[in-house]
Amino acid sequence: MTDSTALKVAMPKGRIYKQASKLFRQAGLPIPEDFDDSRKLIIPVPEANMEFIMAKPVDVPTYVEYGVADIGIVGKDVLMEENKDVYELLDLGIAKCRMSVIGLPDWKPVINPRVATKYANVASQYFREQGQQVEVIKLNGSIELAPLIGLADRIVDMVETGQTLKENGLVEMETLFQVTSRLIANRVSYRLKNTAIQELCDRLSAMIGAAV
Ligand SMILES: Nc1ncnc2c1ncn2[C@@H]1O[C@H](COP(=O)(O)OP(=O)(O)OP(=O)(O)O)[C@@H](O)[C@H]1O
Ligand SMILES: O=P(O)(O)OC[C@H]1O[C@H](OP(=O)(O)OP(=O)(O)O)[C@H](O)[C@@H]1O
Repeated sequence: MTDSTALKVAMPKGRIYKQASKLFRQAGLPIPEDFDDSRKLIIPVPEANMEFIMAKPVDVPTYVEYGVADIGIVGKDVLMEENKDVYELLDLGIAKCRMSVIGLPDWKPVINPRVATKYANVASQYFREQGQQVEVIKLNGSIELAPLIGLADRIVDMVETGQTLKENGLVEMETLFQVTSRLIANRVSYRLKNTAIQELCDRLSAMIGAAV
């Protein structure tokens, strides 16, 4: 049974988790390494008076908005796309990448082009602001396939090293924004568990020197 004062933390499974747990350890929070490759979904961390809820990254803001997690860690890309009612507390500076418009090098403008992406809201807003009418096609992964097989003229997706683009003969055309992971909080938890959340923010920002 977890202590009811324990902070419930929605942790993204996958690429962010290792970087996030490393940052927590650097900030002096004793997160056991045994869980790094675990399939357990609820991980008590009594040493830090926390409980980790291991979530699919895109679902983290939902758990936090509904208050089943007090705080969470999520990429800015997901925050922009999901637009949930949560507080964004801190830029953790991890999982750095960027959101870009990508296409084939011989891309030519067409009327009402098709744009494939996981980030339908972000892409729609971007092209609307650019005054360009596009048809957005929502995909869930391997987005780079879309221009290669003629599903879309361009894509909006994440670029980190550029390796995926290079290996598939694609080029980055415009960058929408830089992405890092953020610490977010439920609005009620932020008031009720303010001391614990603030202490965590202070410890983390001392490590990253980047309080927002
Ligand atoms: N190539 C990348 N390099 C660094 N960070 C990335 C990269 N791609 C995505 N990210 C960041 O990591 C977050 C999580 O990505 P990850 O691939 O683990 O989740 P996902 O795309 O939802 O995968 P899955 O569908 O397997 O759950 C993204 O929301 C983004 O902030
Ligand atoms: O610039 P790079 O270092 O090559 O990284 C970029 C790739 O990483 C992400 O894909 P991910 O591995 O999450 O796969 P998926 O989106 O196809 O599931 C992103 O969607 C790009 O495809």
